[in-house]
Amino acid sequence: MSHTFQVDLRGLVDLLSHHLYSSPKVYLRELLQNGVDAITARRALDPGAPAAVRLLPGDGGLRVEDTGIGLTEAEVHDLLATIGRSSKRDGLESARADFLGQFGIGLLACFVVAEEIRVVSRSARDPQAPPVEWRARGDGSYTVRTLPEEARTEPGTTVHLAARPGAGEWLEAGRVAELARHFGSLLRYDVRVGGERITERPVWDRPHTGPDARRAAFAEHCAETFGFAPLDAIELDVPLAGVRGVAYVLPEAVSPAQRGAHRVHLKGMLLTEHADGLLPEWAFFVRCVLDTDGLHPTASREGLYEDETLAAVREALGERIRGWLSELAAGSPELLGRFLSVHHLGVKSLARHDPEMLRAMLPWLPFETTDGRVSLEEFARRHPVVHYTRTTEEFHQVAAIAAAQGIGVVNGGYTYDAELVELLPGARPGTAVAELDTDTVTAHLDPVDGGEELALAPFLAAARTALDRLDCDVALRAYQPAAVPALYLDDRDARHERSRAAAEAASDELWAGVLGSLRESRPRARLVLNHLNPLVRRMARVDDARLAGTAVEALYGQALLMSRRPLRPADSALLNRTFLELLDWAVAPAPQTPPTDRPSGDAR
Ligand SMILES: Nc1ncnc2c1ncn2[C@@H]1O[C@H](COP(=O)(O)OP(=O)(O)OP(=O)(O)O)[C@@H](O)[C@H]1O
Repeated sequence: MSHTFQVDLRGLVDLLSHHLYSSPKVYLRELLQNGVDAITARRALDPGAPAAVRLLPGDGGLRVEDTGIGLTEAEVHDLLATIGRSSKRDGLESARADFLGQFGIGLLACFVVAEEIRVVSRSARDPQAPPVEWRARGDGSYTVRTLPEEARTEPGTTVHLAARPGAGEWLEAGRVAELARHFGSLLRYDVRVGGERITERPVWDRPHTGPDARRAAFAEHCAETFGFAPLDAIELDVPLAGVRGVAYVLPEAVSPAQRGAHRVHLKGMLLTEHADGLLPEWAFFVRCVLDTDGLHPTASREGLYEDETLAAVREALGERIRGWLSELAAGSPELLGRFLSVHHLGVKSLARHDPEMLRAMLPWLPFETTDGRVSLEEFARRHPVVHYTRTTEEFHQVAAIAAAQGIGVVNGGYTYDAELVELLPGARPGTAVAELDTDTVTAHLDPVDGGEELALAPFLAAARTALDRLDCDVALRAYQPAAVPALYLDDRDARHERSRAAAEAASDELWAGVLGSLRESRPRARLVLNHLNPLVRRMARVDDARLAGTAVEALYGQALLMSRRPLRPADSALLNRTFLELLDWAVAPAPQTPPTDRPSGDAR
């Protein structure tokens, strides 16, 4: 024997209100939607039929009247009283696409706020059919009866809601007007709360006296909708999915991980304020408001259904925003400059995957370089080879020295920057790009005269002994700026080892010898003492081998600090020890005083 499922309406309403809908306020959206769909259905039969929805709050309840298609008694039983039944799924796909509803559960949302729903309706399809009344209660019971002719003379439907205990606030006049405006301001029919019209033309459809007035109208709309003054407004129009709208460019940077909170209307009805997946991920610098005929809602009607249409719209909107950027690059450098100063990270992430974009944006993208913050194009014009470092530490380690030797360096340590610089030759033919290694820097430093270096041999030997256990070699060169006493170059990995060999081949005999000596051993860090630095020169004349050793260790520590590398525990200990030792030397009594008078507790 077969049975029919029984539905516990109270349980179903609880399920909807707690798990499908985000708030009781959606009841109003469902009512508006039913009114609008009913008018659409009637107008398909009679294009000249009136099109109005009236919301009339009062007496602890709400009345919603529409001039739509109405229902006969049989339809009331079939459609209103059968959960999951919808008239909007019948017929052709194209006709279905005209409606907002489709699931046949919308009316249930009213039970979240109402104890009783009373519907009085008269069919436009069957003018002979009398008005009909349907009364339904939250416990699942309902009654249907026909009414006398004069109970409703015109086609259409009126829905009466009587508030549930505790839910009265949702039906109050102020709240109803606020919700109607929130959900329905862009609906295409005349919707009023009391006598007040709440529907308006979308800002992008309004006529304006000129471009300036249009811009001002968009700025005002953005301030009202999102609460910020946009850098610019990008008009959106994708006929394929009936999308019209506007993307507002944020005046402040946002994290690329932060997804956009876009407002999407479906045939005028607000679907969501947090649409996800509407734009490509890189377009995180805009917030959109748009209305669409062609995108599909999820059953909760609070999000977009991820399908091919959404994918196509996403691509088309991305294309439009990309076009806006190209237009700026071509014609509005001042605005582009302002835009990039805020959103360069976003544009850089976009340009990485998009050579066309890279070419368009290249003259404008700012990078940190040894010439200051300049665009890559400007930098490439000034320097025959665009050198870059892969990390910010490397940049800080060599920037000042490299700049003084005339080597231009881009800091590739920031997000995407190294990758972008590597793409430069593709976007700007003829540009030479090379990763900066420590040997390129050393190869640019002048060697010290052979005789002078020989004279300093004892000092250099003491220095090498002092730093040997730190896996660091010592070299002497003459370089600018003279104020820098020593340069710490980390030569640890194989990449450096390869370029070392090249530098060795190109350098003079003495330096080639130093470099060559490194070849056999594992690559080591190197402290390059600056022979132009007065302190280094004075140190080289110190007779006391121990003091000379401590001084070199201190220089090593200082150069390490300048390179902004993280200090190993051994390095911190060395800094601490050398500081105290030098302090001790500095405050030591004059040489004629006997050593026993020295302060006690010294670290030596
Ligand atoms: N104001 C109205 N005028 C005429 N018919 C209506 C009205 N309200 C509801 N109906 C009929 O009742 C059916 C069920 O309505 P309900 O709101 O539950 O679902 P729906 O609008 O079809 O779909 P959804 O669950 O997606 O909103 C509708 O398909 C429609 O035929």
